[in-house]
Amino acid sequence: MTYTVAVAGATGYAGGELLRLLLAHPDLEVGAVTAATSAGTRLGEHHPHLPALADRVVEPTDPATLTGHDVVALALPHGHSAAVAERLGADVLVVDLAADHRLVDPAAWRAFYDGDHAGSWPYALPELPLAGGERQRHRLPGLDAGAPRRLAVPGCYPTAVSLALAPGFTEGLLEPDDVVVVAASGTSGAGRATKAHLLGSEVMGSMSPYGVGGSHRHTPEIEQNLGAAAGGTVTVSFTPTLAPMPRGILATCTARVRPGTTAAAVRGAWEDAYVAEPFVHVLPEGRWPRTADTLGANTVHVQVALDERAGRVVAVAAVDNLTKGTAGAAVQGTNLALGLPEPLGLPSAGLAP
Ligand SMILES: NC(=O)C1=CN([C@@H]2O[C@H](COP(=O)(O)OP(=O)(O)OC[C@H]3O[C@@H](n4cnc5c(N)ncnc54)[C@H](OP(=O)(O)O)[C@@H]3O)[C@@H](O)[C@H]2O)C=CC1
Ligand SMILES: CC(=O)N[C@@H](CCC(=O)OP(=O)(O)O)C(=O)O
Repeated sequence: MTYTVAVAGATGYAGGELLRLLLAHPDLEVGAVTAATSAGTRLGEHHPHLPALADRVVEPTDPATLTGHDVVALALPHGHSAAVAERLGADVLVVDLAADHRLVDPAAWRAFYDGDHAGSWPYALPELPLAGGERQRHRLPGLDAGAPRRLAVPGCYPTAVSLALAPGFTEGLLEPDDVVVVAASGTSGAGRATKAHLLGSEVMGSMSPYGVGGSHRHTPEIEQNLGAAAGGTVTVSFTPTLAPMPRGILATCTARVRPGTTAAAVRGAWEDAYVAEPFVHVLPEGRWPRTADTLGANTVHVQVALDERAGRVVAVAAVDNLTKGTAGAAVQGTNLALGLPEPLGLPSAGLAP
């Protein structure tokens, strides 16, 4: 059976990556493609790398255009998803690539975002290990009658950081109050709209931090995920940095270990957590993740070491912010919600060098 997917925000980076993945998927096909100011233009103007869709006309993002599809993917700026979703039937699978429905705690939303909290939807990070031995995939909707037909796609940094550190929390190896993360992102993470700090002359050949001092909006999402892994509260100091590359995230995450934690216990925890996961690869000992190895792939590359002198675990994860960090996760969650094999149609080979 083939399912049709409407893509709202189709002219943006996340929408474009989703369209690329849909073109390669055997059971999903591209339906309406919509945007705002770009309505009436052809998709080829925005995504020349997708010639199969070049003549598609971009439509306005309204209920009339979006209804009649099995799946509606919302790759819109934050704050728009709820209003669109509430005008779609409860039977339509709505997949939100924006942040609007990721946070469970309204107070956390209010502390980091503008506008009202739109409520939380099932969180599409299937591989996330949880306290008690479950995985997040067990909490995602399937085809059961009455299951919610709504999915929240994780943020790109939270995908990398949460998968990098979660095994240490489910296994009780890490202290919950001493976690420090510094992550570098390619510029496509900021979207396509022109922003002064993203001008080529300011980004090329330079790296810079932003959202410093615990102010980045992915902090509560990371803490929510690691808290679910730990079965309690986890506090994270998170600093993002902007790297002179178009895509990719490298997250370097350190956490203080509990007394008595050995290097063998650390290695075993991480390997056991992901040995059966098709998209999360714990690299062989001594090899460290590189963003290039994950580009265009729905993969996360992870490595971990115990810094015995400092008493800290160092876990590093690489992802493509647009693939596993956004559009790939949307497809993976859609597969689960439609009862398709979870990895169906998703690339696991990167583009290096
Ligand atoms: N870039 C990334 O790495 C990631 C992005 N995301 C999320 O995905 C969403 C899209 O991000 P991204 O693709 O980077 O952003 P872009 O700025 O590249 O694209 C935004 C898209 O939304 C459309 N749009 C803007 N305003 C409206 C509106 N009011 N109604 C309908 N459509 C509108 C734009 O259309 P138009 O051409 O007409 O302006 C464009 O298609 C965001 O919520 C972002 O947080 C999530 C994880 C990672
Ligand atoms: C480099 C860069 O600017 N990255 C974005 C995060 C990527 C993203 O879009 O995440 P959301 O889905 O949560 O918005 C940022 O730091 O805001």
